[in-house]
Amino acid sequence: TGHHWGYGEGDGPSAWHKNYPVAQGSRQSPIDIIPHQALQDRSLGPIVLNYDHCTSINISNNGHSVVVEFDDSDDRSVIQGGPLDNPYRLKQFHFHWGGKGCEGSEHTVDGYGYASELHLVHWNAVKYCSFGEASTAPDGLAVLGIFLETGDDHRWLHMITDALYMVKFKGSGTEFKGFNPKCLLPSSLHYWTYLGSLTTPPLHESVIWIVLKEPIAVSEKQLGKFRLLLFTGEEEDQRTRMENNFRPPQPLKGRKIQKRT
Ligand SMILES: Cc1cc(=S)c(O)co1
Ligand SMILES: [Zn+2]
Repeated sequence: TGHHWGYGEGDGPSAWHKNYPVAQGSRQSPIDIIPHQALQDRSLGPIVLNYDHCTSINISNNGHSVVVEFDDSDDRSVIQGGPLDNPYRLKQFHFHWGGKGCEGSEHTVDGYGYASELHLVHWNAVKYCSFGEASTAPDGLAVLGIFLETGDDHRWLHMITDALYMVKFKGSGTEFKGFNPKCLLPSSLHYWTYLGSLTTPPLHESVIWIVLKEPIAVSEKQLGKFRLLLFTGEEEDQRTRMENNFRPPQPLKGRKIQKRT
């Protein structure tokens, strides 16, 4: 069932193209964002997040990251505006992070990597009937990327890090209700936007990326709790710490990045 992939020596990002040839496509993510080269587009409005009635359901370890899923049966939590022609429904959010103290984000800025990156994944329910269908369409998904840098404790992130011990192993999950990711946003919604892809297999070129300029601060202690997660399942002998689950920047291949400062 499906092709095994990971972030290790033999199954990591440099090997993904063997089972997922689109890995060498023309709109792959992440990318290195060079702010000076981003184009100011006057027609680009602000992004608007309506998360007030969002319904989180569960938190789980899928062997690649820790994921919080939402009820996406209606338009209760959507992102709109900015480069988006329609409202996109919040489906899930997850993180990518590094090892002790080193890089960990997927997008970089002027070559600079942050400690981690939060991805809020949304899908275009106006044009498509399911997340699955949207995930293969060129305008099917909108992912909001938020950088995490080490600094003070994040006042709300503990709600997630306190639950991580319950999802240590691949395939584990638990109920996770009442969490509103609005508390993870930085103060500014200034962003860069470009057309890209999922950053994990199947690497579909279906994502309108919206990357916020302003990082949020989390403590080393909070980040360290993500590294207690395992890539491996409870039944496996091998216990591999979940860290460095990020894909490096991919070629721009002529794409232009737009900005709204
Ligand atoms: C749908 C999805 C999106 C991203 S960015 C990811 O890492 C995994 O799955
Ligand atoms: Zn991601």
